[in-house]
Amino acid sequence: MGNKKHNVRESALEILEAVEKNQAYSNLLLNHVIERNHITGPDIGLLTEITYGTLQRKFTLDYYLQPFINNKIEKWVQILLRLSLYQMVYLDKIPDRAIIYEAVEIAKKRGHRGISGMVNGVLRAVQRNGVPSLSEIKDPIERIAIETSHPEWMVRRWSEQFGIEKTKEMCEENLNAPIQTARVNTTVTTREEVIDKLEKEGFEIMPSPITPEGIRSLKGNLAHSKAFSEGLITVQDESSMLVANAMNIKNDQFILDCCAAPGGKTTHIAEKLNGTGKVIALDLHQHKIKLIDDNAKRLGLNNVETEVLDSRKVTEHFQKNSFDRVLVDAPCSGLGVLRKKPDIKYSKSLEDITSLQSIQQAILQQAAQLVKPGGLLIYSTCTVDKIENEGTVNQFLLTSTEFEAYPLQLPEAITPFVEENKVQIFPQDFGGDGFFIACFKKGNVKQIDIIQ
Ligand SMILES: C[S@@+](CC[C@H](N)C(=O)[O-])C[C@H]1O[C@@H](n2cnc3c(N)ncnc32)[C@H](O)[C@@H]1O
Repeated sequence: MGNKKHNVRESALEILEAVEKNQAYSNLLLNHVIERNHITGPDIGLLTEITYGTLQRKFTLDYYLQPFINNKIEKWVQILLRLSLYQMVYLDKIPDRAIIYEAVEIAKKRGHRGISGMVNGVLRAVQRNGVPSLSEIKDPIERIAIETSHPEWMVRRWSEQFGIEKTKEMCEENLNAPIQTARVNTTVTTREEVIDKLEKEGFEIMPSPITPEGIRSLKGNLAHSKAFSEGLITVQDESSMLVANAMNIKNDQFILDCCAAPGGKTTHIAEKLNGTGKVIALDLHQHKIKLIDDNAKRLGLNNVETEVLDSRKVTEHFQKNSFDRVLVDAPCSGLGVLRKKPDIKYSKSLEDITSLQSIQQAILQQAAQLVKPGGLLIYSTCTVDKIENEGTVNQFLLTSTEFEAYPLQLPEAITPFVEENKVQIFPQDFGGDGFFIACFKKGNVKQIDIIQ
């Protein structure tokens, strides 16, 4: 076996070990390791596949391995077995003998003879006997949890909130690699021009069937395109693009984005303002604010202003009743983005959801005071959870009597999913992230109607 391939498996092991110890997010680590270990060409794809695949299927792989492991084993050995088994079960281009050989070589390098012998023995036994059947698991919740590798509490909670069928579909969809999508910067170009340009660069592109400014990349990473570096596009999920669409933005408006970094929605809002008006973008830390500034600069947007600020204190810094639109894209549990960030499946707990809810409430209460009478307040999250989403906005409406539900205005493709002023998007709906968007209007519609 060539050293290069070794490097791929060793790199996967290194990333998965660090993720397991909660040292870093898999996506950031992956980029870092690719650069440091000089991984190039098709090996980048292989490393990405093995790392994400193993992480995505962790519980299933452990279930498969369990009958073959008798003694307690070190964490790195367990991860090595998982990533080897992942290749044996889910990747059909690599022969089992090559996978086993490489696992044994890594085990020899890192452990003693006993460990490499054990790795060899376990993988050969799996090869001989096959993996245990999932149909042994009788409890339906436990079965989904193991089959799709989600924590049982999460599957149970979703089943109670949305029903078991929808939950199963969502858990299955969470295992699929998402299609990369991007938003066209309509202040400088059109979707047709960008598609043409990208196709000349060698990308395979189709227009998004969901948003008018969206494109889908069927081949090629758009972040590495000329169109990206020239500020013609922003890599953004289609569900995320819906938020600025829901804001019903008109030229010259004054808009506040309370939780803005890295600026995906801020820059979309600025684009929708067509270079007029202003969007003020807030976030907690300077290094995050810099990401918004960099994005606005790359896109040539001059109507973005950024400030480091805790949005739970916005009324101390801005005049009440002064913004046409206020967006709260709240910090959330992120359960809608498990395809892109599988680490979240294993790191989030029920307690996290509860504590996030009080932050969401606090930001929403403060932000609401800055909306002009007749203006709109938009609340969004990239999570799928009834209590965190509907619970938060219902609670808000109960205590904020000057607000009323305002019908969501979204592209036609989304209307089947909308319930009056809110929408819960599931990853299986059209392949976008799981997202929640709700819209409220301040003041009485009949008395102060400054929205056309
Ligand atoms: C869901 S992300 C925002 C994504 C962003 N809107 C976009 O589209 O690119 C939530 C952001 O809220 C920020 N945040 C969390 N608590 C905050 C607070 N109290 N005040 C301001 N920002 C906060 C986080 O730093 C994080 O960047």
